Amino acid sequence: MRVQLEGRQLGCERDERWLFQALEFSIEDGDLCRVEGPNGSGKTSLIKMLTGQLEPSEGAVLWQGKPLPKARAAFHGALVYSGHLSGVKEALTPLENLSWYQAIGIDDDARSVAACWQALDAVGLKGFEDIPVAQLSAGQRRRVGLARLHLLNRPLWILDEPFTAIDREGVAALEHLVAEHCHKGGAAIVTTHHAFSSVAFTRRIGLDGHGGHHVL
Ligand SMILES: Nc1ncnc2c1ncn2[C@@H]1O[C@H](COP(=O)(O)OP(=O)(O)OP(=O)(O)O)[C@@H](O)[C@H]1O
Repeated sequence: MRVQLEGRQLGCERDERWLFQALEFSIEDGDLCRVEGPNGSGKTSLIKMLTGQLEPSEGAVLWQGKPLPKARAAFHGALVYSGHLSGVKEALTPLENLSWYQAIGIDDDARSVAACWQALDAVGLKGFEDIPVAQLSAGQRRRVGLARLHLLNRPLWILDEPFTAIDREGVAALEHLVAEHCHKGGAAIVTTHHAFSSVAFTRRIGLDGHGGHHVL
């Protein structure tokens, strides 16, 4: 499936204040896009619009040329979204969480316990698979959510502050994973205050927090 996500004249108004207006961009196969800007500038609000959780105040988000509300099923079948909250069920163990991700990802091929184990291993959680997530550390919880990147075969990754609570080795591994994904033809949109050490972004969306923006 090809990635083709566009923002057309996107605007976001919060509390009678425009965070951004007339934002235009397009994300395609191979793109690695960074959304940047100071605290409160609207990065998460933009991500929520791009993932269909927040209606644009103005303009539209298009998936493969169709407005998001009309393309919702196809879009969600192409997406791994990792938000501020980890998307992890605290009462379940890591292994159960991964089985649950597989169960709700109805279009994915790789539905096996072996795939879950591989994903757990890839995020360094082997040995913790049977411990309820509520008893894991903040970084380990985050890693359970990030295991979806290994488990689900989706072309578009939208990651809101994915490095929060992740240790140095984990950050390097995640940077590498995201770069590889894009190199192989996937696409990723990442909000982060963290500077990728070794990765070139192909797109940048900068929000200034005063209604202005730049797109590179
Ligand atoms: N549900 C909401 N209702 C009303 N205003 C909101 C809501 N969520 C966020 N805002 C406001 O929108 C502005 C932008 O918030 P947002 O979370 O998009 O910023 P951000 O750039 O992601 O910030 P940070 O870097 O701190 O995560 C903030 O001033 C915030 O108060």
